[in-house]
Amino acid sequence: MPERPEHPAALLTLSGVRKSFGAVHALVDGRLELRASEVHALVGENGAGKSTLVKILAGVHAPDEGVLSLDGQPRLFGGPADARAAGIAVIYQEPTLFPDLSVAENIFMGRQPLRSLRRIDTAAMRRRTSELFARLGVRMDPDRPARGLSIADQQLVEIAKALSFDARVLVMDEPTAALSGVEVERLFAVVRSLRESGSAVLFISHRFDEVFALCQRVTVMRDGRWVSTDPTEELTVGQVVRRMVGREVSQLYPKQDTQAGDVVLEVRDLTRLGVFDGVTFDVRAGRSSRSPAWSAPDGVRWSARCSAWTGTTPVRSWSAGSACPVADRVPRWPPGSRWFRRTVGSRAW
Ligand SMILES: Nc1ncnc2c1ncn2[C@@H]1O[C@H](COP(=O)(O)OP(=O)(O)OP(=O)(O)O)[C@@H](O)[C@H]1O
Repeated sequence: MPERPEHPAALLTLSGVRKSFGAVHALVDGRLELRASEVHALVGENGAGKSTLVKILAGVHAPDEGVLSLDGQPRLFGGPADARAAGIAVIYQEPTLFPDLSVAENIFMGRQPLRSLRRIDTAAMRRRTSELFARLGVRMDPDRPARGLSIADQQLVEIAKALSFDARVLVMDEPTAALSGVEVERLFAVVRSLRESGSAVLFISHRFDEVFALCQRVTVMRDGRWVSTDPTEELTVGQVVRRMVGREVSQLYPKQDTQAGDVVLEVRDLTRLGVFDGVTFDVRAGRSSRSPAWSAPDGVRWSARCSAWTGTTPVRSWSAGSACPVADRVPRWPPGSRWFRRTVGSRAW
């Protein structure tokens, strides 16, 4: 059996990619190199440009500048159908299947195998679906309706669909965000089998334990720019975080903030029965570029909706909560945003 080359040729490359939305420069220097048989992590803070890069791979956005190559050949996608035909599939965090169609019908939607008189060959569709699941090492009834499938199962249907059109590049955009521990393990097994079969998987995650457990290389992005690409085994979590944020983490969360202004919002022991309990925090004037310090007592459940504003226009919002730590979620502020609002939400996580 021939040995696998140490550095297989790139399956897909992006170089010098720029993409702006009006005055917002989402990608300034997007770069990526995906090799066959690798799981490649793409990490960066919120707003680093990861989703924009994914949308360029998926044919949703055309780059303003730069080149996307497949097998060394430059490609221009006119839309998602072109990217899919070229073998690039994107698996989103929460897939959107047709709930009233079966699993098999969802996979072959618009491409159903036909028999005589152009009638749909349901037996062939069912058989091919079972074969796809067998390749993934997954058990699922092709005839069951998509309605009621867990998010994890819906993702598996999407992955089977990607295989059905011979996708060689699978992009997974925070696929584990809504999965349980057992479901994450099952997804990892599927991803590893995709890698074994020669696919390239781009894995976007904020969870470093997953990145280090699953991925062979890591690309870091910051402020729309490529920062680095390295084998995971040559990196530590601290190095990745420093590259993502562009400074020492201790500078991000200083023990004493001498620049903070007066307290403009003070919340003490805010409680909504059955929803959250004992939420305490201050917001100080002049803290427009960083998350304010939080002090929720241990064990307290809380949730918050946060927004960044430019003038009177909300430009970005996100949720945080005790089940989803602020440090994990707070994005970099968009350029030009000067003010923020934070409200304690009324819904439990
Ligand atoms: N369609 C759009 N119109 C205007 N601005 C956009 C658009 N899409 C993205 N942006 C902006 O481009 C920048 C990069 O966003 P992008 O979503 O690519 O980052 P990201 O790294 O994927 O962040 P997240 O993890 O929060 O999704 C952000 O400032 C974002 O607000």
